[in-house]
Amino acid sequence: MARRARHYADVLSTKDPDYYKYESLSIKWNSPENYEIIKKIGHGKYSEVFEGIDISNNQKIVIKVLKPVKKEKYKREVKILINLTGGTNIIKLLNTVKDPISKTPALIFEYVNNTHFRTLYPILTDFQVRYYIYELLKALDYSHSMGIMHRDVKPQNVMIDHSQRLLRLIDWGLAEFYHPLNEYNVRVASRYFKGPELLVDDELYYYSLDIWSLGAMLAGIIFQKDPFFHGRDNQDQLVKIAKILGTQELFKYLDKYGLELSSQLEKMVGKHVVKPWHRFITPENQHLVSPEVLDLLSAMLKYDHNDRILPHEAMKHIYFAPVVQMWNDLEAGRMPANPQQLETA
Ligand SMILES: Brc1nc2nc[nH]c2c(Br)c1Br
Repeated sequence: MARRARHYADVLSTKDPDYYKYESLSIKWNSPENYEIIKKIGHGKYSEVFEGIDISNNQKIVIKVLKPVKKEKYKREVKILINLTGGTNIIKLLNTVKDPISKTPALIFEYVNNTHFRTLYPILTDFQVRYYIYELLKALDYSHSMGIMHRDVKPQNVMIDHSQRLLRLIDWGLAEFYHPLNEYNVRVASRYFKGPELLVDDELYYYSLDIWSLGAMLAGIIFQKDPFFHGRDNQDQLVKIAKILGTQELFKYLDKYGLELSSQLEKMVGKHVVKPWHRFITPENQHLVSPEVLDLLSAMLKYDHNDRILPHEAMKHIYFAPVVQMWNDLEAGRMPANPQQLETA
């Protein structure tokens, strides 16, 4: 059964081929002389990340030093960052530099004074969770509307400056252009945020993978369970999902697309009934849980990626009504109704 995105499926056909033919991108590497490293703030498989300063304007910046890999690897990331520049809540690429001696390439980004999610998430109010998830949906809707899927949505890739109520989606290193009916590598995303399509080797996935990852993130935040789906490995990751979403629904999804599990994985998955979301409410997290958020969560965490709610549909969900109300009030020059919204504005 031909399966293509329900939405934004044909974006790339409306673009000039240069937009997605990243192999032919020739990156102009500038001199790094304006940038000084202050301290290391992160590292990934393919990069080391530093807080730095642009001495030409005394601005803080972030320097992502790329480990020596095939240059094809980062041409895609740079092309995607350039294509998405100016997009709502998308991290801004400021410069691409190369050290003349070491020839080491580095990407220069706008700086975000990020509060680590393990520190921030436990202190967020119900309204603030709605506010930040809404901001993240803006970034996903923008990137999907530009024919790009992120493929690594997780708390570590969501920078939040809580004092400014500012959110940026970072690390587009696994992002890809969506070409209808393309088969994609299932070895993407980080284990706890991998959608079922990746875990059952369904290569015909697309944008809605990002909505699964966002749903897994949201579940972790509102139930204060980090991570929510805590698999020991990729096979166990599917087991953890099946224990909550049920195995009958899993096999309905597999049968619909003629997908099969290895007999080993089928045995590991076993048989499980659907677990209702309210089972995860505790005295500690009940202030973040509401019928609306459980309804939204069910719409995001569907096995069948064709059934998942779309970013712009999610933004219209009643869960975000207080956030939309705040923006409308601010735009109309009115003071937001309640103090919660005020302190976020
Ligand atoms: Br881009 C970028 N990557 C990071 N990795 C760790 N902290 C980071 C920040 Br802040 C930014 Br901005």
